[in-house]
Formats: sequence, structure tokens, C-alpha cells
Amino acid sequence: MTRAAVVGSGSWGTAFAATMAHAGTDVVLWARRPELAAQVSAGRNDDYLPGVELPPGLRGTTDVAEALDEADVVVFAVPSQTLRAGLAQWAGLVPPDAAVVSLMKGVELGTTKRMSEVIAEAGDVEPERIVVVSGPNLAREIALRQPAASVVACVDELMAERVADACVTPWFRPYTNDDVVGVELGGAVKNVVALAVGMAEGMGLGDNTKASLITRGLAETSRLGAALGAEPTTLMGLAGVGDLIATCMSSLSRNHTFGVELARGRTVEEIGASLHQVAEGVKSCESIAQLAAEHGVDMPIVGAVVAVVRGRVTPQHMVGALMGRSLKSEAD
Ligand SMILES: NC(=O)C1=CN([C@@H]2O[C@H](COP(=O)(O)OP(=O)(O)OC[C@H]3O[C@@H](n4cnc5c(N)ncnc54)[C@H](O)[C@@H]3O)[C@@H](O)[C@H]2O)C=CC1
Ligand SMILES: O=C(CO)COP(=O)(O)O
Repeated sequence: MTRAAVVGSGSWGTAFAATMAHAGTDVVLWARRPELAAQVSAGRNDDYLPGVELPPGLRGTTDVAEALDEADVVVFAVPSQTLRAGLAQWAGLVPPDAAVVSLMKGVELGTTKRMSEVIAEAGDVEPERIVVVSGPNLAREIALRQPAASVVACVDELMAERVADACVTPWFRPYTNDDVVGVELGGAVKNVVALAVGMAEGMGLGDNTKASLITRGLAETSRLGAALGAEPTTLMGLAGVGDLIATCMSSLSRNHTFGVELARGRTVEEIGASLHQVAEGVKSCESIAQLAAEHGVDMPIVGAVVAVVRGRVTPQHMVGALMGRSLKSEAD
């Protein structure tokens, strides 16, 4: 039986751990707080997935060494900006032949590294063992066993298949892919586009506005992907268009919700204090804008979101600025 450890017991760490347990994997979920670890062992996570019944086989622990001991699959599900510091404590405990999975959808501030790059660097893990799982996977819907597909990406196909086998259920269908760069970029950039779409919604704007932002957001993602060597087909797939649609259209998305609240006039600090969960785009908009600048890629929506998050312009001003840009070809 495959043994898995999940590090991070927020909404997606818990939902993915539950999915693997349903798939027949022996799963231990690490939590920082003893009361949350005990709740998980009792079949609940009231903080992050209230009302959801977790599978009986899923165990919680606060002992990370116990969780990682003899794991075939090690999954990281913490906020992207905390991963490097966490790995400084955890990396030495990861079994040397384990698949190391990133569920995270962010880009590191300062270094502009993707999460697989942070795992390789700070965790000293070879790229052949690093697997990225990403797709239209709103945690609550997966935890409620609503059908969805996802992408399991690794440069080593056998490693991707190991992780796909460990998480496949009748309601969670993983597709393998070897384009780690494209899968990670799709997941990170869609959060920033969802902030912009949320702002449009909060301003009372309608579906044409949202569809325009989503489509031009995809154009920005594709340009960045081309510069970084991603496959165009990946960005047209589940980890690109699929996740962009789910996140931008769903009120379950924290990034979307954050954008709505910004348009209502609340500050980044006020919303962050009340949300209690990570909205990765709020920080990754800065690192993605830096990555784009480094590669000479034009990303006006990402740039506009950065300006709002920094408090330099209002969401209302952002829409006017985007609409007032000089005309160009759709293909550029
Ligand atoms: N929630 C969702 O629907 C999905 C989330 N993701 C991605 O998965 C990643 C994790 O997201 P969620 O589980 O939703 O986040 P969350 O905000 O629900 O939970 C984050 C977890 O990390 C823990 N944590 C926070 N700071 C930490 C630190 N310094 N060290 C160790 N643990 C720490 C928190 O206690 C919590 O258990 C993010 O990158 C997110 O973009 C991906 C797909 C779906
Ligand atoms: O990545 C997600 C769905 O695939 C979840 O998005 P949020 O982090 O905005 O909630």
C-alpha cells in the first residue's frame, strides 16, 4: 500500500489528503495545532472544511517526522511564501526516493522561483522526483466529492503515474503531463486574473467584462509561458484555461473574493485579516510582474493588479487604465 504524508492541513491539503485516502492510500496529515490534528483523526476539519466528513483512514499528527517516516509520496500544501522556511526544517526528513508533490499555486517573492524550483533548491530534491498537481480544483468541491479533473506533472512520467495512482477516485481524475513549467505558471497567474475579475464583480460589472479579463489574462499567461518554455497546449488545458475559469467564476475562490472586497473599498490589510486563508495572487502578482519584466513580457492585467494591491490606484481606476491602453492586434 502506498504511504503518503501531507504537510499543511488547510483547505486543499486536507481535501487532497482525503482524496488520496479514498483512493486507497495510507495518508497522514501534518497540522501545526494539536486540536486540528485530533479533529482530522476524528474525521473533521472544522476550521477549513466545515461540514465535510473526512474518510476514517485519514490520520492527523503534529509530529512531522512521524508523518514523513517511510512515505512514498510527500505532499506540500502550505502558503507559497512560507515554503522555503518550512523546507529548512522538513527537507532532512523526506525519504530519499519519495515523490515530492507541490499543491501550491504561487511564485516566490524576491527570487521569482516557481514552487518546484524552491523544492529543488531548498529541499535538495532532484527534478525527476518533483511532481506538481494543479487544475480546476476548488478544495471544498473536491472534499464534497464533486467530479473534477486535474493535472499531475513531472519530468519523469513514472513518478507522475505514481502520484496519479495515489489520488485517483471516481470523482477525481488526474491526467499526467511532463510540462511542469506550464502547469505551475497556469496555477499561479490565474490567481492574479481572479483578483481582477473579482474587482470587476465587486464594481457591479457584468459577464462581458469578466470574459474579457479572463481571455486577455490567458493571453498574458501564454506570453509568459512562451518566454519560459511552457507548452501552449498545457495552458489550453486543465491547469491553464480550466483553472482560470473555475477560479475567476467561483465565489469559493479566495482570490476572487479578495478582489470583490477590494472593489468595495477595503484595504489589503483589512481583507487579509478577515480571510484567515491564503489568497496567493495578492503576493504572487508582484513576483509574476517581476518575472515578466525580466523576460520582457507585457502583462498589463498583472501590472494593474499590482498597482491596486500596492494601493496606488483604485479598482475603478484600474479598469479605466486597462481600457484606455493604445490599440493593438489581438495576436500580439
Ligand atoms: N483551497 C483551494 O481550493 C486550493 C488551493 N490551492 C493551493 O494550495 C496551497 C495551499 O492552499 P490552502 O490549503 O487552500 O491554504 P489554506 O490557507 O486553507 O491553508 C494553509 C495551511 O498552511 C498552514 N500554514 C500557514 N503558514 C504556515 C507556515 N509558515 N508553516 C507551516 N504551515 C503554515 C496553515 O496553518 C494552513 O493549515 C496554496 O498555494 C493554494 O493556492 C490549490 C488548489 C486548490
Ligand atoms: O486554486 C484554486 C482552485 O483550483 C483555488 O483558488 P483560490 O486560492 O482563489 O481559492
